[in-house]
Amino acid sequence: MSAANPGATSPQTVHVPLGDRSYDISIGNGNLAEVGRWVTSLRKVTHVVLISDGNVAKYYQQPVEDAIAAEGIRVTSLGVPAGEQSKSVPTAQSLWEAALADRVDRKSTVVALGGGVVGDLAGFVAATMTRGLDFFQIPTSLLAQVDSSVGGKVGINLPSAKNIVGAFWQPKGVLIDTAVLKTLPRREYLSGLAEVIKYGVILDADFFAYLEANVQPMLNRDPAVLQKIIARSCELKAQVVAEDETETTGLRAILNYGHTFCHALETVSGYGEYLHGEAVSVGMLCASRLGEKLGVFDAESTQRQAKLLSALELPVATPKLSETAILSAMQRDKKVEHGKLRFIVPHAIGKVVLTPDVPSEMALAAWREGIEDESA
Ligand SMILES: NC(=O)c1ccc[n+]([C@@H]2O[C@H](COP(=O)([O-])OP(=O)(O)OC[C@H]3O[C@@H](n4cnc5c(N)ncnc54)[C@H](O)[C@@H]3O)[C@@H](O)[C@H]2O)c1
Ligand SMILES: O=C(O)C(=O)C[C@@H](O)[C@H](O)[C@H](O)COP(=O)(O)O
Ligand SMILES: [Zn+2]
Repeated sequence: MSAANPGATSPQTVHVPLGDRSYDISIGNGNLAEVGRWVTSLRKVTHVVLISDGNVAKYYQQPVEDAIAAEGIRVTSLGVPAGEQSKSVPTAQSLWEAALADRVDRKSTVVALGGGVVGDLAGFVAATMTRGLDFFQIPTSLLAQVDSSVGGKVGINLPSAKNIVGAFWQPKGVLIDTAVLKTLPRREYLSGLAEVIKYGVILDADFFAYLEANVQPMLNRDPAVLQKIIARSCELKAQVVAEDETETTGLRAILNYGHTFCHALETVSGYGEYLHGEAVSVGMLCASRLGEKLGVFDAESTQRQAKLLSALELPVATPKLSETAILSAMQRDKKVEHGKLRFIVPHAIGKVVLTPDVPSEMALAAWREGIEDESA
Protein backbone atom coordinates (compact mmCIF):
# COMPACT_ATOMS: atom_id res chain seq x y z
CA MET A 1 0.00 0.00 0.00
CA SER A 2 1.38 3.46 -0.84
CA ALA A 3 1.06 6.49 1.47
CA ALA A 4 -0.02 8.66 -1.47
CA ASN A 5 -2.87 6.27 -2.34
CA PRO A 6 -4.48 4.97 0.84
CA GLY A 7 -6.27 1.71 0.06
CA ALA A 8 -3.98 0.95 -2.87
CA THR A 9 -3.13 -2.75 -3.30
CA SER A 10 -0.43 -4.52 -5.30
CA PRO A 11 -1.69 -5.10 -8.82
CA GLN A 12 -2.44 -8.59 -10.13
CA THR A 13 -1.28 -9.31 -13.68
CA VAL A 14 -3.04 -11.32 -16.38
CA HIS A 15 -0.89 -12.03 -19.44
CA VAL A 16 -2.36 -12.14 -22.94
CA PRO A 17 0.06 -14.36 -24.92
CA LEU A 18 -0.02 -13.34 -28.58
CA GLY A 19 3.60 -13.62 -29.77
CA ASP A 20 4.93 -10.19 -30.67
CA ARG A 21 1.52 -8.69 -29.84
CA SER A 22 1.53 -10.05 -26.25
CA TYR A 23 0.65 -7.71 -23.40
CA ASP A 24 -0.25 -7.59 -19.72
CA ILE A 25 -3.45 -6.55 -17.98
CA SER A 26 -2.60 -4.92 -14.65
CA ILE A 27 -5.49 -5.10 -12.16
CA GLY A 28 -5.23 -3.12 -8.93
CA ASN A 29 -6.95 -0.73 -6.57
CA GLY A 30 -5.43 2.75 -6.70
CA ASN A 31 -2.99 2.08 -9.56
CA LEU A 32 -4.25 4.92 -11.81
CA ALA A 33 -1.71 7.19 -10.13
CA GLU A 34 1.02 4.99 -11.65
CA VAL A 35 -0.15 5.54 -15.23
CA GLY A 36 2.81 7.71 -16.32
CA ARG A 37 5.41 5.22 -15.12
CA TRP A 38 3.33 2.30 -16.47
CA VAL A 39 3.21 3.78 -20.00
CA THR A 40 6.94 4.56 -20.10
CA SER A 41 7.83 1.15 -18.69
CA LEU A 42 6.13 -0.49 -21.68
CA ARG A 43 7.10 1.75 -24.63
CA LYS A 44 9.20 4.75 -25.60
CA VAL A 45 6.45 7.37 -25.69
CA THR A 46 6.88 11.05 -26.60
CA HIS A 47 3.32 12.09 -27.51
CA VAL A 48 0.03 10.74 -26.14
CA VAL A 49 -3.40 11.33 -27.66
CA LEU A 50 -5.63 10.83 -24.61
CA ILE A 51 -9.25 10.10 -25.57
CA SER A 52 -12.08 10.20 -23.05
CA ASP A 53 -15.74 11.15 -22.68
CA GLY A 54 -17.21 13.96 -20.57
CA ASN A 55 -18.38 11.78 -17.65
CA VAL A 56 -14.99 10.13 -17.25
CA ALA A 57 -12.90 13.22 -18.03
CA LYS A 58 -14.64 15.08 -15.19
CA TYR A 59 -13.04 12.74 -12.63
CA TYR A 60 -9.95 11.24 -14.18
CA GLN A 61 -8.59 13.23 -17.16
CA GLN A 62 -6.54 15.73 -15.15
CA PRO A 63 -4.76 13.20 -12.89
CA VAL A 64 -3.99 10.95 -15.87
CA GLU A 65 -2.78 13.90 -17.97
CA ASP A 66 -0.58 15.12 -15.10
CA ALA A 67 0.90 11.66 -14.44
CA ILE A 68 1.77 11.22 -18.13
CA ALA A 69 3.11 14.77 -18.53
CA ALA A 70 5.30 14.22 -15.44
CA GLU A 71 7.24 11.68 -17.52
CA GLY A 72 8.09 14.43 -20.06
CA ILE A 73 5.45 13.27 -22.56
CA ARG A 74 3.40 15.77 -24.59
CA VAL A 75 -0.35 15.13 -24.14
CA THR A 76 -3.20 15.98 -26.52
CA SER A 77 -6.50 15.46 -24.69
CA LEU A 78 -9.55 14.87 -26.88
CA GLY A 79 -13.14 14.44 -25.73
CA VAL A 80 -16.23 12.80 -27.23
CA PRO A 81 -19.84 12.88 -26.01
CA ALA A 82 -20.63 10.00 -23.64
CA GLY A 83 -22.76 7.15 -25.02
CA GLU A 84 -23.09 4.58 -27.78
CA GLN A 85 -23.92 7.23 -30.41
CA SER A 86 -20.24 8.25 -30.34
CA LYS A 87 -19.17 4.93 -31.90
CA SER A 88 -19.80 6.53 -35.29
CA VAL A 89 -18.08 7.67 -38.47
CA PRO A 90 -18.59 11.41 -37.69
CA THR A 91 -17.04 11.06 -34.21
CA ALA A 92 -14.12 9.01 -35.56
CA GLN A 93 -13.57 11.69 -38.22
CA SER A 94 -13.59 14.46 -35.59
CA LEU A 95 -10.89 12.56 -33.66
CA TRP A 96 -8.74 11.94 -36.76
CA GLU A 97 -8.89 15.65 -37.60
CA ALA A 98 -8.27 16.89 -34.06
CA ALA A 99 -5.29 14.54 -33.64
CA LEU A 100 -3.83 15.74 -36.94
CA ALA A 101 -4.37 19.38 -35.96
CA ASP A 102 -2.20 18.74 -32.89
CA ARG A 103 0.66 17.16 -34.88
CA VAL A 104 -0.01 13.46 -34.47
CA ASP A 105 2.66 11.37 -36.18
CA ARG A 106 3.59 7.69 -36.43
CA LYS A 107 5.39 7.83 -33.07
CA SER A 108 2.28 9.09 -31.25
CA THR A 109 0.43 6.76 -28.87
CA VAL A 110 -3.33 6.64 -28.29
CA VAL A 111 -4.58 6.14 -24.73
CA ALA A 112 -8.26 5.26 -24.23
CA LEU A 113 -9.55 6.44 -20.84
CA GLY A 114 -13.18 5.38 -20.44
CA GLY A 115 -15.77 2.67 -20.94
CA GLY A 116 -16.22 0.34 -23.87
CA VAL A 117 -17.44 3.11 -26.16
CA VAL A 118 -14.26 5.13 -25.72
CA GLY A 119 -12.11 1.97 -25.89
CA ASP A 120 -13.67 0.69 -29.14
CA LEU A 121 -13.64 4.16 -30.75
CA ALA A 122 -10.15 5.21 -29.62
CA GLY A 123 -8.81 1.80 -30.62
CA PHE A 124 -10.35 2.22 -34.06
CA VAL A 125 -8.75 5.67 -34.39
CA ALA A 126 -5.41 4.15 -33.29
CA ALA A 127 -5.72 1.32 -35.83
CA THR A 128 -6.45 3.68 -38.71
CA MET A 129 -4.58 6.95 -38.02
CA THR A 130 -1.38 7.01 -40.14
CA ARG A 131 -2.17 3.27 -40.71
CA GLY A 132 -1.65 2.31 -37.09
CA LEU A 133 -0.56 3.88 -33.80
CA ASP A 134 0.42 2.25 -30.51
CA PHE A 135 -2.56 2.00 -28.21
CA PHE A 136 -3.14 1.60 -24.46
CA GLN A 137 -6.40 0.87 -22.67
CA ILE A 138 -7.38 2.37 -19.29
CA PRO A 139 -10.92 0.96 -18.89
CA THR A 140 -13.08 2.78 -16.34
CA SER A 141 -16.46 0.98 -16.54
CA LEU A 142 -16.95 -2.55 -15.18
CA LEU A 143 -17.92 -3.74 -18.65
CA ALA A 144 -14.70 -2.39 -20.13
CA GLN A 145 -12.62 -3.87 -17.28
CA VAL A 146 -14.07 -7.38 -17.66
CA ASP A 147 -14.40 -7.53 -21.43
CA SER A 148 -14.00 -4.73 -23.97
CA SER A 149 -10.47 -3.53 -23.10
CA VAL A 150 -9.04 -7.02 -23.69
CA GLY A 151 -8.68 -8.82 -27.01
CA GLY A 152 -8.23 -6.08 -29.58
CA LYS A 153 -11.69 -5.84 -31.17
CA VAL A 154 -12.03 -2.13 -31.99
CA GLY A 155 -14.64 -0.45 -34.12
CA ILE A 156 -17.66 1.70 -34.68
CA ASN A 157 -21.33 1.20 -35.62
CA LEU A 158 -23.29 2.08 -38.74
CA PRO A 159 -26.95 3.02 -38.18
CA SER A 160 -27.87 -0.37 -39.68
CA ALA A 161 -25.31 -2.63 -37.97
CA LYS A 162 -23.43 -2.72 -34.69
CA ASN A 163 -19.58 -2.87 -34.69
CA ILE A 164 -19.65 -3.48 -38.43
CA VAL A 165 -16.63 -1.28 -39.27
CA GLY A 166 -13.49 -2.05 -37.32
CA ALA A 167 -10.25 -3.94 -36.89
CA PHE A 168 -8.35 -6.32 -34.66
CA TRP A 169 -5.84 -3.98 -33.03
CA GLN A 170 -4.32 -5.16 -29.78
CA PRO A 171 -3.41 -2.70 -27.04
CA LYS A 172 0.18 -2.63 -25.78
CA GLY A 173 -1.14 -2.82 -22.23
CA VAL A 174 -4.31 -2.57 -20.14
CA LEU A 175 -4.36 -0.74 -16.80
CA ILE A 176 -7.35 -1.52 -14.59
CA ASP A 177 -7.96 0.51 -11.43
CA THR A 178 -10.99 -0.89 -9.57
CA ALA A 179 -11.15 2.30 -7.45
CA VAL A 180 -12.63 4.21 -10.41
CA LEU A 181 -15.75 2.03 -10.23
CA LYS A 182 -16.86 4.09 -7.21
CA THR A 183 -18.04 6.86 -9.55
CA LEU A 184 -19.69 4.54 -12.11
CA PRO A 185 -23.51 5.00 -12.15
CA ARG A 186 -25.43 1.98 -10.84
CA ARG A 187 -27.18 1.13 -14.11
CA GLU A 188 -23.83 1.11 -15.95
CA TYR A 189 -22.28 -1.03 -13.23
CA LEU A 190 -25.07 -3.62 -13.45
CA SER A 191 -24.71 -3.67 -17.24
CA GLY A 192 -21.09 -4.82 -16.81
CA LEU A 193 -22.21 -7.74 -14.63
CA ALA A 194 -24.05 -9.25 -17.62
CA GLU A 195 -20.74 -9.85 -19.43
CA VAL A 196 -19.32 -11.38 -16.21
CA ILE A 197 -22.22 -13.85 -16.11
CA LYS A 198 -21.54 -14.58 -19.79
CA TYR A 199 -18.04 -15.82 -18.87
CA GLY A 200 -19.53 -18.24 -16.34
CA VAL A 201 -22.03 -19.65 -18.82
CA ILE A 202 -19.61 -20.05 -21.72
CA LEU A 203 -16.55 -21.43 -19.92
CA ASP A 204 -16.68 -21.89 -16.18
CA ALA A 205 -19.55 -23.50 -14.25
CA ASP A 206 -17.72 -23.01 -10.91
CA PHE A 207 -17.40 -19.30 -11.61
CA PHE A 208 -21.13 -19.16 -12.42
CA ALA A 209 -21.89 -20.82 -9.05
CA TYR A 210 -19.57 -18.31 -7.34
CA LEU A 211 -21.60 -15.48 -8.90
CA GLU A 212 -24.85 -17.05 -7.70
CA ALA A 213 -23.41 -17.20 -4.19
CA ASN A 214 -22.20 -13.57 -4.22
CA VAL A 215 -25.14 -11.51 -5.45
CA GLN A 216 -25.20 -9.11 -2.50
CA PRO A 217 -21.42 -8.48 -2.42
CA MET A 218 -21.58 -7.83 -6.18
CA LEU A 219 -24.44 -5.35 -5.72
CA ASN A 220 -22.40 -3.69 -2.95
CA ARG A 221 -19.30 -3.50 -5.19
CA ASP A 222 -17.31 -5.41 -2.57
CA PRO A 223 -13.62 -4.77 -3.44
CA ALA A 224 -12.49 -8.40 -2.98
CA VAL A 225 -15.35 -9.74 -5.10
CA LEU A 226 -14.68 -7.08 -7.76
CA GLN A 227 -11.02 -8.06 -7.93
CA LYS A 228 -12.02 -11.73 -8.33
CA ILE A 229 -14.67 -11.24 -11.02
CA ILE A 230 -12.52 -8.85 -13.05
CA ALA A 231 -9.44 -11.07 -12.86
CA ARG A 232 -11.36 -14.28 -13.71
CA SER A 233 -13.19 -12.67 -16.65
CA CYS A 234 -9.88 -11.29 -17.99
CA GLU A 235 -8.17 -14.69 -17.57
CA LEU A 236 -10.92 -16.50 -19.45
CA LYS A 237 -11.00 -13.90 -22.23
CA ALA A 238 -7.18 -13.93 -22.51
CA GLN A 239 -7.18 -17.73 -22.93
CA VAL A 240 -9.75 -17.61 -25.73
CA VAL A 241 -8.12 -14.68 -27.53
CA ALA A 242 -4.69 -16.33 -27.30
CA GLU A 243 -6.05 -19.38 -29.14
CA ASP A 244 -8.13 -17.58 -31.78
CA GLU A 245 -7.18 -13.92 -31.94
CA THR A 246 -9.16 -13.01 -35.05
CA GLU A 247 -12.15 -15.35 -34.66
CA THR A 248 -11.04 -17.60 -37.49
CA THR A 249 -11.25 -21.07 -35.95
CA GLY A 250 -14.61 -20.35 -34.34
CA LEU A 251 -13.35 -20.56 -30.75
CA ARG A 252 -13.41 -16.80 -30.16
CA ALA A 253 -16.99 -16.71 -31.40
CA ILE A 254 -18.08 -18.20 -28.04
CA LEU A 255 -17.46 -14.75 -26.54
CA ASN A 256 -20.41 -13.72 -28.70
CA TYR A 257 -22.88 -15.79 -26.63
CA GLY A 258 -26.22 -13.91 -26.65
CA HIS A 259 -24.80 -11.23 -28.94
CA THR A 260 -26.69 -12.04 -32.18
CA PHE A 261 -29.94 -11.18 -30.40
CA CYS A 262 -28.21 -8.46 -28.33
CA HIS A 263 -26.79 -6.55 -31.29
CA ALA A 264 -30.10 -6.81 -33.19
CA LEU A 265 -31.88 -5.40 -30.12
CA GLU A 266 -29.38 -2.53 -29.74
CA THR A 267 -29.59 -1.66 -33.44
CA VAL A 268 -33.36 -1.89 -33.86
CA SER A 269 -34.16 -0.04 -30.62
CA GLY A 270 -31.77 2.78 -31.58
CA TYR A 271 -28.27 2.75 -30.06
CA GLY A 272 -28.44 3.73 -26.42
CA GLU A 273 -31.95 2.73 -25.35
CA TYR A 274 -30.61 -0.58 -24.05
CA LEU A 275 -27.12 -0.50 -22.54
CA HIS A 276 -24.90 -3.17 -24.09
CA GLY A 277 -24.93 -5.39 -20.98
CA GLU A 278 -28.70 -5.08 -20.69
CA ALA A 279 -29.06 -6.27 -24.27
CA VAL A 280 -26.58 -9.10 -23.53
CA SER A 281 -28.84 -10.15 -20.64
CA VAL A 282 -31.91 -10.36 -22.89
CA GLY A 283 -29.84 -11.99 -25.67
CA MET A 284 -28.37 -14.74 -23.46
CA LEU A 285 -31.88 -15.83 -22.47
CA CYS A 286 -32.97 -15.86 -26.12
CA ALA A 287 -29.94 -18.05 -26.94
CA SER A 288 -30.82 -20.32 -24.01
CA ARG A 289 -34.39 -20.78 -25.24
CA LEU A 290 -32.92 -21.50 -28.67
CA GLY A 291 -30.81 -24.22 -27.02
CA GLU A 292 -33.98 -25.70 -25.51
CA LYS A 293 -35.69 -25.71 -28.91
CA LEU A 294 -32.69 -27.46 -30.45
CA GLY A 295 -32.93 -30.07 -27.68
CA VAL A 296 -29.42 -29.43 -26.31
CA PHE A 297 -30.15 -27.28 -23.23
CA ASP A 298 -32.54 -27.69 -20.31
CA ALA A 299 -35.15 -25.21 -19.12
CA GLU A 300 -33.78 -25.39 -15.56
CA SER A 301 -30.44 -23.94 -16.70
CA THR A 302 -32.24 -21.16 -18.57
CA GLN A 303 -34.08 -20.40 -15.32
CA ARG A 304 -30.82 -20.37 -13.33
CA GLN A 305 -29.49 -17.65 -15.63
CA ALA A 306 -32.74 -15.68 -15.52
CA LYS A 307 -32.75 -15.83 -11.71
CA LEU A 308 -29.17 -14.56 -11.44
CA LEU A 309 -29.70 -11.83 -14.05
CA SER A 310 -32.89 -10.65 -12.31
CA ALA A 311 -31.21 -10.68 -8.89
CA LEU A 312 -28.61 -8.35 -10.42
CA GLU A 313 -31.45 -6.11 -11.66
CA LEU A 314 -30.81 -6.86 -15.33
CA PRO A 315 -33.66 -7.08 -17.85
CA VAL A 316 -34.82 -10.58 -18.75
CA ALA A 317 -37.88 -9.91 -20.91
CA THR A 318 -37.74 -9.47 -24.67
CA PRO A 319 -39.20 -6.11 -25.76
CA LYS A 320 -41.91 -5.94 -28.42
CA LEU A 321 -40.12 -4.89 -31.61
CA SER A 322 -40.72 -5.65 -35.29
CA GLU A 323 -39.64 -9.26 -35.94
CA THR A 324 -38.84 -8.33 -39.53
CA ALA A 325 -36.44 -5.65 -38.30
CA ILE A 326 -34.86 -8.01 -35.73
CA LEU A 327 -34.35 -10.74 -38.33
CA SER A 328 -32.89 -8.34 -40.84
CA ALA A 329 -30.46 -6.99 -38.16
CA MET A 330 -29.49 -10.58 -37.21
CA GLN A 331 -28.73 -11.27 -40.87
CA ARG A 332 -26.06 -8.53 -40.70
CA ASP A 333 -24.31 -10.26 -37.76
CA LYS A 334 -20.61 -10.88 -38.43
CA LYS A 335 -20.98 -14.61 -37.69
CA VAL A 336 -23.26 -15.03 -40.71
CA GLU A 337 -21.57 -17.24 -43.34
CA HIS A 338 -22.85 -17.67 -46.91
CA GLY A 339 -26.06 -15.96 -45.84
CA LYS A 340 -26.71 -18.45 -42.97
CA LEU A 341 -27.21 -17.46 -39.33
CA ARG A 342 -24.87 -19.05 -36.77
CA PHE A 343 -25.57 -18.85 -33.04
CA ILE A 344 -23.62 -19.57 -29.86
CA VAL A 345 -25.88 -22.13 -28.22
CA PRO A 346 -25.46 -23.29 -24.60
CA HIS A 347 -25.33 -27.05 -23.95
CA ALA A 348 -24.72 -26.73 -20.19
CA ILE A 349 -23.70 -24.00 -17.78
CA GLY A 350 -19.99 -23.79 -18.64
CA LYS A 351 -20.26 -25.09 -22.22
CA VAL A 352 -21.47 -23.40 -25.42
CA VAL A 353 -21.20 -24.45 -29.06
CA LEU A 354 -21.05 -22.41 -32.29
CA THR A 355 -24.09 -23.77 -34.15
CA PRO A 356 -24.66 -23.29 -37.90
CA ASP A 357 -27.85 -23.77 -39.89
CA VAL A 358 -30.27 -22.51 -37.27
CA PRO A 359 -33.61 -21.87 -39.01
CA SER A 360 -34.57 -18.19 -38.77
CA GLU A 361 -38.09 -19.10 -37.64
CA MET A 362 -36.66 -21.03 -34.67
CA ALA A 363 -34.48 -18.07 -33.69
CA LEU A 364 -37.45 -15.72 -33.93
CA ALA A 365 -39.55 -18.08 -31.80
CA ALA A 366 -36.81 -18.01 -29.11
CA TRP A 367 -36.94 -14.21 -29.28
CA ARG A 368 -40.77 -14.04 -29.21
CA GLU A 369 -41.19 -16.41 -26.27
CA GLY A 370 -39.29 -13.96 -24.06
CA ILE A 371 -41.96 -11.29 -24.46
CA GLU A 372 -43.86 -10.95 -21.19
CA ASP A 373 -47.54 -11.67 -21.49
CA GLU A 374 -49.16 -8.34 -20.73
CA SER A 375 -52.38 -10.04 -19.70
CA ALA A 376 -50.60 -12.28 -17.15
N1 LIG B 1 -14.34 -4.59 -27.99
C1 LIG B 1 -14.93 -5.54 -27.29
O1 LIG B 1 -14.44 -6.67 -27.16
C2 LIG B 1 -16.21 -5.22 -26.59
C3 LIG B 1 -16.70 -6.09 -25.60
C4 LIG B 1 -17.88 -5.75 -24.94
C5 LIG B 1 -18.52 -4.55 -25.23
N2 LIG B 1 -18.00 -3.72 -26.17
C6 LIG B 1 -18.63 -2.43 -26.44
O2 LIG B 1 -18.52 -1.62 -25.27
C7 LIG B 1 -19.55 -0.64 -25.28
C8 LIG B 1 -20.22 -0.56 -23.93
O3 LIG B 1 -19.24 -0.19 -22.98
P1 LIG B 1 -19.67 0.44 -21.57
O4 LIG B 1 -20.73 -0.34 -20.98
O5 LIG B 1 -18.41 0.67 -20.83
O6 LIG B 1 -20.34 1.81 -22.00
P2 LIG B 1 -19.77 3.30 -22.03
O7 LIG B 1 -18.44 3.37 -22.61
O8 LIG B 1 -20.86 4.11 -22.63
O9 LIG B 1 -19.62 3.65 -20.49
C9 LIG B 1 -20.75 3.62 -19.67
C10 LIG B 1 -21.11 5.01 -19.10
O10 LIG B 1 -20.42 5.19 -17.87
C11 LIG B 1 -19.59 6.34 -17.91
N3 LIG B 1 -18.40 5.97 -17.17
C12 LIG B 1 -17.46 5.06 -17.52
N4 LIG B 1 -16.58 4.90 -16.52
C13 LIG B 1 -16.98 5.71 -15.52
C14 LIG B 1 -16.50 5.95 -14.21
N5 LIG B 1 -15.47 5.28 -13.70
N6 LIG B 1 -17.13 6.88 -13.47
C15 LIG B 1 -18.21 7.55 -13.95
N7 LIG B 1 -18.74 7.34 -15.16
C16 LIG B 1 -18.13 6.42 -15.94
C17 LIG B 1 -19.40 6.65 -19.37
O11 LIG B 1 -19.14 8.02 -19.56
C18 LIG B 1 -20.74 6.23 -19.95
O12 LIG B 1 -21.69 7.24 -19.75
C19 LIG B 1 -20.52 -1.05 -26.37
O13 LIG B 1 -20.34 -0.23 -27.48
C20 LIG B 1 -20.10 -2.47 -26.70
O14 LIG B 1 -20.41 -2.81 -28.02
C21 LIG B 1 -16.87 -4.04 -26.85
O1 LIG C 1 -14.25 -10.05 -27.78
C1 LIG C 1 -15.09 -10.70 -28.41
O2 LIG C 1 -14.77 -11.47 -29.33
C2 LIG C 1 -16.52 -10.58 -28.06
O3 LIG C 1 -17.37 -11.12 -28.77
C3 LIG C 1 -16.88 -9.82 -26.83
C4 LIG C 1 -18.27 -9.21 -26.87
O4 LIG C 1 -18.68 -9.05 -25.52
C5 LIG C 1 -18.30 -7.81 -27.49
O5 LIG C 1 -19.59 -7.25 -27.34
C6 LIG C 1 -17.81 -7.69 -28.91
O6 LIG C 1 -17.68 -6.32 -29.27
C7 LIG C 1 -18.74 -8.29 -29.93
O7 LIG C 1 -18.02 -8.52 -31.09
P1 LIG C 1 -18.64 -8.50 -32.54
O8 LIG C 1 -17.55 -9.08 -33.36
O9 LIG C 1 -19.89 -9.33 -32.52
O10 LIG C 1 -18.93 -7.09 -32.88
ZN1 LIG D 1 -20.47 -7.82 -25.39
